Amino acid sequence: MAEGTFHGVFVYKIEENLQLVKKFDKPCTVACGYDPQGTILKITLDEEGTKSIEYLLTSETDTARLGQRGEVINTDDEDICLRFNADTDASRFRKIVDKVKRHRPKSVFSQRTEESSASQYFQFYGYLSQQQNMMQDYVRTSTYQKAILGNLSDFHNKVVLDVGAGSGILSFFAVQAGAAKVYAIEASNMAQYAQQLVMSNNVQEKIMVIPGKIEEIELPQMVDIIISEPMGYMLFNERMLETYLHARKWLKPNGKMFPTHGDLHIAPFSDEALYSEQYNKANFWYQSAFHGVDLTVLHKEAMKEYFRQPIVDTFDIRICMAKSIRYVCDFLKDNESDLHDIDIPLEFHALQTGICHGLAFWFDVEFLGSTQQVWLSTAPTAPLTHWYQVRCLLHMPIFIKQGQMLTGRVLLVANKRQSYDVTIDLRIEGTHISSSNTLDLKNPYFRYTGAPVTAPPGTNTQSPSEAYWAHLDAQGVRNAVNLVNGITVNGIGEASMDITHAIINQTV
Ligand SMILES: C[S@@+](CC[C@H](N)C(=O)[O-])C[C@H]1O[C@@H](n2cnc3c(N)ncnc32)[C@H](O)[C@@H]1O
Repeated sequence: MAEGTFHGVFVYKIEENLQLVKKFDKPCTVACGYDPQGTILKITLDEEGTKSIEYLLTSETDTARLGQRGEVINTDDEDICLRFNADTDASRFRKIVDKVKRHRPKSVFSQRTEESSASQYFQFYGYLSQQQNMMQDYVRTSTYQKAILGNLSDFHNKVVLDVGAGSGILSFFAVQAGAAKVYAIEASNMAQYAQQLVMSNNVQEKIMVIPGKIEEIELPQMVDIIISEPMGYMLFNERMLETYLHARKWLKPNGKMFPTHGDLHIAPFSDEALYSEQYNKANFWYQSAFHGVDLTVLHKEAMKEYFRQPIVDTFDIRICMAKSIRYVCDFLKDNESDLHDIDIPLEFHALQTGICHGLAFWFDVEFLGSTQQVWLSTAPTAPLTHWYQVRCLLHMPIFIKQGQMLTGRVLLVANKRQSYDVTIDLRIEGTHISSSNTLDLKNPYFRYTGAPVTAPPGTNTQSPSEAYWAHLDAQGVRNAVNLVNGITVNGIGEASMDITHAIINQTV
């Protein structure tokens, strides 16, 4: 995957007095390989082969030609000079440098993304453990496989584009479904591992891994179907849906998108425990004598900080005070710019009276195949996924009565940190009561502990104690069928007089 390898290169350090001092006594091999930010220069001592140093060359790196065979590079740590073995090597190397620099005219991706955010983001996805985390979300991975294998005619002998291929798992599913060719595009260094999987699974004739960003790479041909898993928390986090929509420039007319659309669900919820938890955390700063120090001046800021965090965890759907509103993103029709400012009008009819603490969000995506439609759901009523659900709290909760209408809007404004500023705005129709909050989706609070979800307080309509004993009594009656005149009969028809044991078995 290296873009070029050069042998017999002498590496010099440039001293303060501009003198060149050999960094290594012996010649080295310089390998230029793909990096999400440009090119990685790996310098290895020819003879030892093991000792190596790496420098990152980006479009921002300063370089200069020195004579016929020399190239000066201003790395983060030091200035170095490479002296190539031959003129042809030097010019080949300069072409690679030029290519990296030419990326300066910004791609759609780099225009909308801060460099620090992108580098952190692709570093994250470069870890096998992070890819594993997604792969091991069996609801997610199995649903994708089912959607692909359940629609063979959409893949058989077709050309497929896998946007953000990661480990390449979806590309492998496409091959399982009979794809003729799959282009697996991955911007993080995971591309190298995906390539290893392709080779070791002997599908190099079918899957071509292309390292790079979809916004910056070229494909040899148009494709019949695009597959991708671009969903983040609250569907839109990471702004990868824009990358997915951007990829449509490679889709043939009437081509398919898998998934085909995404539905964001929004519902008002009541959860006093969650609200108090956040409120009380901020109250730490309300102390006037913490180890003798008055912290109170920061209390307001602390409160803002905690309430700016969307909460990622799961809950019982009965905390929702009204039927959810659905906002649809059509992956076949919507444009990238549609996702820059997403304005969702709200109109809820309260199904219960109580205190509304904010809005709950989850999403579903649908694979609209020629044979089957398959849904992947992250609803609180569906098996839990690694997306959980997300809740945005109001600073000031509002009291709402059953039958009242709750209106307002959710405004998602994309930012350069690959995320959104989320404003929630709620008002009770016919009153002056309203409340709003703005949250930072990039910095959520992971509240999920693994503890099972409990029913919200106040949902018991009969005595739970009586219900428990009634259930046990009913079970006792069933067990008693095997207990005739104090003799228990086991499954193979042998009688036993061990009554104590039978009774213990009944009550455990
Ligand atoms: C959520 S992961 C999905 C990985 C894999 N498709 C799967 O389903 O397991 C998204 C992947 O897309 C890659 N990615 C994100 N933005 C990209 C872009 N603009 N171009 C290419 N790859 C991108 C990330 O590095 C990451 O590996």
